[in-house]
Amino acid sequence: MPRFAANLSMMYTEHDFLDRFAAAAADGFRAVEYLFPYEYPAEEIARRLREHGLTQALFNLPPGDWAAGERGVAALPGREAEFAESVQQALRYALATGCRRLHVMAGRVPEGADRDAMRRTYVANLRHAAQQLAPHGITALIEPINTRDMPGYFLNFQQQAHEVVAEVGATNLKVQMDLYHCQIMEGDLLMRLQRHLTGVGHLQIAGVPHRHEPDTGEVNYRWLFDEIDALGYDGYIGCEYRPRGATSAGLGWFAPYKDVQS
Ligand SMILES: O=C(O)C(=O)[C@H](O)CO
Ligand SMILES: [Mg+2]
Repeated sequence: MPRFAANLSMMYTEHDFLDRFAAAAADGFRAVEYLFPYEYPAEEIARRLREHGLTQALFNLPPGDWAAGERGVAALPGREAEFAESVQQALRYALATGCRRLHVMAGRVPEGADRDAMRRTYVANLRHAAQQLAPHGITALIEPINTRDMPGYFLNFQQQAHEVVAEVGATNLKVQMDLYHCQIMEGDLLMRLQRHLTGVGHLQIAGVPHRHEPDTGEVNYRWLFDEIDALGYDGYIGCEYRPRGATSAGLGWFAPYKDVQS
């Protein structure tokens, strides 16, 4: 049975961030994920997790200057020291919250940039991150993102991500397969799941193309969840979607799974 993580950056935004933990737990979620915890003390987040019996499934490393449009620095030559510091900051939060997965964002390709140099930087930085996280049993993840939502993002395709993982050669580096992005860029979701699932450390979902509830749009997730189960996936599925209205009112799709979350 799929285990879902409510994405608190997109869901429950009708509540203040720290109150979203209680709201997700009240709706039956047993795990949460979000983009960034860094505005809040790690101990306060840990307290909310404990209080509501939630597992922290995933969050992201600091992404550079998000407000200025940056989307990670792992593939940006010249930003290695900042990247190394971001690994340490994320590690502190991961240890405090018991989180075992960290998403490492690559960054956008600057105008006229040398993609080969970016890839070399990306591989070296990912190797560094994996080495730092390994003693703590934490897995680093990289996620192909669609070019419509995030123009210029360095990593866009599943095969490309698995090739990077192979080149880095660390057992605690895997792919975060967001089926929303994958459907937009490549489609053929089941075949791609079959081909790549052993190298996937986290799944995410959203209706396509509007990124609303998974029971809206062109992907038949109900059917796909059974197939994912049959493939033996036992990780989390992050619900990274923007509810059409109130978050709880849009959880009809979750009802068949709610009582078997762990
Ligand atoms: O956008 C997504 O799909 C993500 O998972 C990110 O972590 C950040 O943009
Ligand atoms: Mg995602």
